[in-house]
Amino acid sequence: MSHYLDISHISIEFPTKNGPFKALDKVDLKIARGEFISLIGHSGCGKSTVLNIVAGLYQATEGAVVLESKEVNEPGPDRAVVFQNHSLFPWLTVYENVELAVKQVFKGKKNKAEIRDWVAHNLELVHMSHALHKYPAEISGGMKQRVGIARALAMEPKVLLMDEPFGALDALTRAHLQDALMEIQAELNNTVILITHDVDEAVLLSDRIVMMTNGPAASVGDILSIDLPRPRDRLALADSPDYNHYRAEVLTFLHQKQAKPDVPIVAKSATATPADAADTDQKLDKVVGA
Ligand SMILES: Nc1ncnc2c1ncn2[C@@H]1O[C@H](COP(=O)(O)OP(=O)(O)OP(=O)(O)O)[C@@H](O)[C@H]1O
Repeated sequence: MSHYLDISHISIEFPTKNGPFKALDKVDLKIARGEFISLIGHSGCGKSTVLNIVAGLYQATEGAVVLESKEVNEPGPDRAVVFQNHSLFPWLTVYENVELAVKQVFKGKKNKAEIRDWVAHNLELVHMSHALHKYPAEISGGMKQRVGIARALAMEPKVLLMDEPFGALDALTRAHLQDALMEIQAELNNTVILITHDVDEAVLLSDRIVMMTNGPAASVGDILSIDLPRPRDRLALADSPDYNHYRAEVLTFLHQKQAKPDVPIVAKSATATPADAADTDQKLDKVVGA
């Protein structure tokens, strides 16, 4: 059976001054179109390395990544990446940051008016229409992440790769963006690989959670299917036995099966609400004068 995204037995060795370092050993993962996958595992196990190989930024030493029957060997707009630290161009406005990516991807395929509408539409999806002409320095961290997500979505990638996109945000802003991402996902049905250290985030957002073993030579330790109905509501889930069961499964994997006592894994309350988050965003707006 062919899969939309096939990460097939990938291994990678990095050259170091002490000789080759094998970071991944035969990581194997088949992903269906529209699936939301989270990668979780202790710090340094190799999550970003997997993502970088899928992005085409690193070459696997063994194995292959095949997307829609085509082998991935270099970066391309069919795989958009959102990093933890927003990577917006500071000299461009919010609108121009997204427009730049759209012009690169849709050169010759969309006319001026279509480009304008498409940029505006994607910024609307992440609720940033009110700040089109602001510069990155004039908006909060959460807003910058939203613009980064809009820019990635606007490229219409086959796969959205997210490397701890909410890791640097406060809990309420993070909750707000998680909800926004779930709404967008419901509308667009993207194929997503998300790296997170946050167990609640993984359970809330994912169709499957891929739990990686500790490195070196890390691989897939276990895969947990999250069969919670959508749309998912964080407040309702806080009292759900199924939700808490999934959460416990991931925590057990991390703290018992792959114990690494000196590394923090975030397992916070799932009860931060979008309203709280909006409140925080407003406070942040005041701080930055948005
Ligand atoms: N370019 C590189 N050269 C040498 N070693 C590397 C390189 N990139 C990653 N590594 C090593 O590979 C291992 C996996 O790193 P990676 O960044 O993928 O882990 P991670 O699970 O994403 O970590 P974290 O959760 O802390 O971000 C680490 O031991 C890291 O030091």
